[in-house]
Amino acid sequence: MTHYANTIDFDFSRHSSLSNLLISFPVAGSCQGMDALGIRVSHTKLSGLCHRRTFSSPALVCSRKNVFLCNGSDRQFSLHLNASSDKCKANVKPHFQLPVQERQVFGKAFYSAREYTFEENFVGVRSNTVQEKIGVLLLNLGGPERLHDVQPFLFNLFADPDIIRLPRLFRFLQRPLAQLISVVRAPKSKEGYAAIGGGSPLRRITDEQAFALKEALKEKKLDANVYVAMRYWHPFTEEAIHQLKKDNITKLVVLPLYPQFSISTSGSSIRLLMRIFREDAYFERLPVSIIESWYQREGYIKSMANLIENELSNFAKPDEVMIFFSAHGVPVSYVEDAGDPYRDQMEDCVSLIMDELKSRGVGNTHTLAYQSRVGPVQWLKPYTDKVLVELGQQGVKSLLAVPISFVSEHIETLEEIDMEYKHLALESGIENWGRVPALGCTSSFISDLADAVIEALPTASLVASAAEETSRETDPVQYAINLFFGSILAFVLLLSPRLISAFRNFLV
Ligand SMILES: C=CC1=C(C)c2cc3[nH]c(cc4nc(cc5[nH]c(cc1n2)c(C)c5CCC(=O)O)C(CCC(=O)O)=C4C)c(C)c3C=C
Ligand SMILES: [Fe+2]
Repeated sequence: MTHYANTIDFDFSRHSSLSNLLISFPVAGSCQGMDALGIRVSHTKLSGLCHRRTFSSPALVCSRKNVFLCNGSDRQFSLHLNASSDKCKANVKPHFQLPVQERQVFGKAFYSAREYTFEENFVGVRSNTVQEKIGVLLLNLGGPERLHDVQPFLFNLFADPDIIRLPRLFRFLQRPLAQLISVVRAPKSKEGYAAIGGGSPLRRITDEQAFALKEALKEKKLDANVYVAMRYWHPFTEEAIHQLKKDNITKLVVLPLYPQFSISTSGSSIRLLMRIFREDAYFERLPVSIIESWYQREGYIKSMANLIENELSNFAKPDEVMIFFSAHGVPVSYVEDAGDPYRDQMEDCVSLIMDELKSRGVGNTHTLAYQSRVGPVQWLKPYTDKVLVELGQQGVKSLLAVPISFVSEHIETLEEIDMEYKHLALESGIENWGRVPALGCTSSFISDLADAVIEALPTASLVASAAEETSRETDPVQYAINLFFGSILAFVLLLSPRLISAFRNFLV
């Protein structure tokens, strides 16, 4: 028989916003289910008004969670608990307990409890969760759903300081510049979206992935809510955050839907999240686990290899097909100046997939190039369009394009690869063209994402207060140079119509 006793003093007065308090006794250890538990609470002693109102009930016995509800203004009490168990083995511990915010009615179910982390209020006992409510937050870019959305979507994108990285002193120009660039770029982007049916399929596909992930988690015995947070279009990150807060999520796993990390993608979304978290006490207390990249996971690598093998089999001579990985580019300065691990991760990812294919006896040649560059700066090389022309000239006849930086179809697979690059390749002498579909809801892939979530849960910790905004501006000379040239650039771009049209030619 295990016997334990605890006296817990609790001072609620410092948190006047909490109107109700729920206390319960979750049991850790090897006990499964209520009936098997056999815990008896043999004695309780409570002081304070709480006692009189809600703790007088004798129903403190034999339940996995002994629950008390303290209403109204009672904010101080102490609880003495004496419990014994004859069914459970050793480490059965009564953990203290959690409050419920703004809960008026205490129903049969109390699933949406919050983990309480005001540990300073407890004397000698750690707070813990009675029943956790797990949330998974999927991060993605978002895309315009109608042509009408294209310019405001582009504005949101270019207004992101992780997409156009201005020196700090020039941040005030970020939004005017974003306005200018979005208006200038919109006609070309609209053409692309019009060619794929008038909008981006990203939201629909991401919603489907969220649903599939929830189901996969359920199959693995984890009940979780899955939320979608888009960076530049609906449902915006703020909307998702609002919802998960409303749902009283007690532990969160953040999962970007980009296999490889880039400052401009996962980095930008995570930075925005951290900003939101810092400003909200709820998130300061929410344990969070962030999966920054997952391209190296076996399940993902194998799923990609399956897709490639499958597509190769559609060619008349599969052995002779060159596997052409095409990744979304980033400006070179991201990698070389800002330390973006994107290129390294991309190269690593490609070699892991090729190793997997080799282990299956698939020994095709392969290459990696970068697509979708925007604006007048240098992007990661080699460029997809240039390489396609060169391969055609070198006599490559069969080519399988593999989009490698996304897991759903979108404008850059459906329009850029399937239309522009295919046309260019065929024009350049490539005769047989194929393209690997994006992973979408492929079950082995979704199952692996579910595993990634489950593996990440134990490392969830408080992240909001740890995240400090860091300044990019460390070198004063570089800063002065940026300031000087930035001022000139901003001046001429914003004031000269002729230069705007020259700028337009760079962008389109
Ligand atoms: C790993 C993926 C991506 C990286 C890295 C990335 C960087 C990046 N993108 C732009 C500018 C644009 N991106 C646009 C669309 C777009 N970008 C990605 C992914 C990455 N971007 C996706 C999945 C999409 C498609 C969304 C959809 O609507 O389906 C666009 C808009 C389309 C267009 O006009 O071409 C722009 C512009 C920059 C500048 C950048 C790195 C700094
Ligand atoms: Fe992009």
